Amino acid sequence: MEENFEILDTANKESVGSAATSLESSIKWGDSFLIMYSITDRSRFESVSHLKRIIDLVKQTLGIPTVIVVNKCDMENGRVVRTGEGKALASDLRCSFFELSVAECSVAVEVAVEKLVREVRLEYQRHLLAMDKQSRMLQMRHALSLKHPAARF
Ligand SMILES: Nc1nc2c(ncn2[C@@H]2O[C@H](COP(=O)(O)OP(=O)(O)OP(=O)(O)O)[C@@H](O)[C@H]2O)c(=O)[nH]1
Repeated sequence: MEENFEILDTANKESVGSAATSLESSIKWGDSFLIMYSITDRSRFESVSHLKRIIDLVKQTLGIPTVIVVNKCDMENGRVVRTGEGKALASDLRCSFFELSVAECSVAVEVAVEKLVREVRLEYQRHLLAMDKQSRMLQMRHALSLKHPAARF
């Protein structure tokens, strides 16, 4: 089966005011999310929960594949967000968590993206199973209603 992935970078789209509409339409478009902040930027870290809440609201589910990627771990001197804080947040939000340096390790970036892709595949399989179950139930109901026309199901 062929799979195509498109990536939309929502950089600089804020979640307030008129930019929020644009952010929401980007979220509607996505099937999975990679939320990124840097160890040197506390305000971005603090905006992650809000962003995840918007994603959950727009997508109307808590099960949307999302990974949190924390960048610039090579800049230990400028660190203002501890690894433990990021991990705790990711665990609260039920997201996978990766701390890495885009500048120093492209393999780590691949690992994070592969994890997201695996989660999307799993979610898609769950969706197919649920659809299959629903269609078998409908067929069963239909067969029963033919057998017992007076019965209500
Ligand atoms: N030391 C270090 N610098 C990085 C790393 N990743 C990005 N940078 C630097 O951070 C700056 C911003 O990088 P960009 O790739 O433009 O980031 P962006 O996605 O535009 O970031 P936002 O403006 O927050 O959306 C650039 O000067 C990069 O060279 C990293 O892992 N380590």
